[in-house]
Amino acid sequence: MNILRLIRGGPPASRRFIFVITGLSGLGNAGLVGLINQAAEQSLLGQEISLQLLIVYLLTLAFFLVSNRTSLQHANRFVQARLEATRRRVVSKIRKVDLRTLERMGEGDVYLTVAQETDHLSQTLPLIIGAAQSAVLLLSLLAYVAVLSLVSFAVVTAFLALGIMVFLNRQKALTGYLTEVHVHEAGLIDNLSHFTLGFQEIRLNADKNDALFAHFSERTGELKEVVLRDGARWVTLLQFSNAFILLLVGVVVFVLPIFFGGYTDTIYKIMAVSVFAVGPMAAVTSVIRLIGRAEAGLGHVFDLERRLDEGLPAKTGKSPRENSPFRSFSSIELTKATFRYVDSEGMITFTAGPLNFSLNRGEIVFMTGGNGSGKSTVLKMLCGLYVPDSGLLTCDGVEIRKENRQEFREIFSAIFTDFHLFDRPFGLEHVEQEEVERLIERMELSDKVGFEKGRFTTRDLSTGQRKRLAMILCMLEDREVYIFDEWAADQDSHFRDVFYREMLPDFKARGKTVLAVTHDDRYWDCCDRRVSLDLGTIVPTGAA
Ligand SMILES: Nc1ncnc2c1ncn2[C@@H]1O[C@H](COP(=O)(O)OP(=O)(O)OP(=O)(O)O)[C@@H](O)[C@H]1O
Repeated sequence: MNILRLIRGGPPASRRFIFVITGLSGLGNAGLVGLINQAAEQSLLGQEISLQLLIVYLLTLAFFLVSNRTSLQHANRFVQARLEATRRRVVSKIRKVDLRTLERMGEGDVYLTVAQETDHLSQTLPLIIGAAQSAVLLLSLLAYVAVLSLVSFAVVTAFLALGIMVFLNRQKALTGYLTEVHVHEAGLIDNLSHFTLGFQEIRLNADKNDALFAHFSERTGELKEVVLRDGARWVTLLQFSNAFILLLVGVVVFVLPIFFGGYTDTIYKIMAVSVFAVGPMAAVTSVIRLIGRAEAGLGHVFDLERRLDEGLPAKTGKSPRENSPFRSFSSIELTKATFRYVDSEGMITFTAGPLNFSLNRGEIVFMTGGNGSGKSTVLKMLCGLYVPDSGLLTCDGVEIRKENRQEFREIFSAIFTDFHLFDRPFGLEHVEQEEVERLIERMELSDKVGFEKGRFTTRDLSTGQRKRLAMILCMLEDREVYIFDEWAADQDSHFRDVFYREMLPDFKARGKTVLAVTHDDRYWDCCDRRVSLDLGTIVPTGAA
């Protein structure tokens, strides 16, 4: 069970404490029932109820309330800590996973699982804990029945075991149906993102807007149907559970007397127990659906984690940048390297390579080629973001493998076409204010952006300006190799000139290596070497 798997990971001392205190609270509850039975017996026999019994009853009640409260509070704290640790662990895996593994996972699935499922679990698990406590109370009542009469205990236990078996069997199947709901929900989130990310496009085109809405309506309708189907199955199970409670009371009232010849007060005591048990039993059955939902939710979290584990790199030292032996590299080489994109049906949709390419320290290399010729793919292969399917990536003759890949990546700073602009220079917390201000001025952004309290004052900029801000971050990182994927394409003619005629020579003077994808043939004289790609392979070019 996934819930048990979650709990097993916690500190054993906390688990033991919760186990003991919950058991004590159950005993307290059984003690209360025993005392009530004793008082009822004294009344029936016409005796006066002793003050001593009342005091013991009140003390037991106080004990029960305190232990019950402590148990619930600790269990809740324990579960929330386990969830927080799980969330942290999964996100930590996401940040380290191989790029292709993450690209293959749908964004909707990742968000739904990490954000929504764990949030849902943090709300439902406390309710389940309450029900688990009720289950412990029921166990203690069962123990009390055993003290009263072993035959009754055997009959009730056999009946309970039968009910639990049927219930668990059905519940397992229903948890599977919830996976179907999750898949539909993830699809809906992906669909929903088109409304926000593609807002400009749909506001310019009413037909597109309507068609997207129609598609969304279809998906949300499908989700409703799946949820309804699933809900109907849960109603059946809930009904079974409620009927089961009444059947159990029926067994106590109608079946147990068969085992007791003549009058005995034991049967009345057991009936009193069954009346006390109805509340906790209802508490347990009322969370049936939540248990199923939590099981399925945790199942998705653990499944996402398993898929992430498959794309996780080998562990690296504490600071791969500090420890990187590649910072003093002389050349990086791809030898007969290939990389294939494979779709969800296993079909190869594009192959880059086999190609041979080398990048030498201090060089400025331009990469050209038509759209879809594989330039970005080759860049990602060269900096270790994509792992070649065949052939080699080497740095000064050292093969880049799982063990050293992160240390190798640390020599690169890149601005890809689909770059993400962070709102602060993460990883550069100790950067000098003056240095950032100098770069903002150099990038001619002083009238738009400031740098205050360790973050840029705005990211609401034009595309070209956002790229300049990304360039500032790149320069602050001060790494050995810069990769620019059509960086200049969104710059005005003045700043394009600044990039090619001032910044690139400046990088070269500082010993940096630059690999830039460009279509600006006016500036081809600004590089040391030019390579051209076509259909994923390198084709001969003229001089730089
Ligand atoms: N994440 C991806 N998943 C699957 N296929 C991809 C992915 N990225 C690119 N491709 C495929 O790989 C091919 C090469 O894409 P790539 O982005 O490397 O080309 P490019 O030369 O950089 O193009 P452009 O000049 O348009 O940016 C494309 O035809 C595309 O179909």
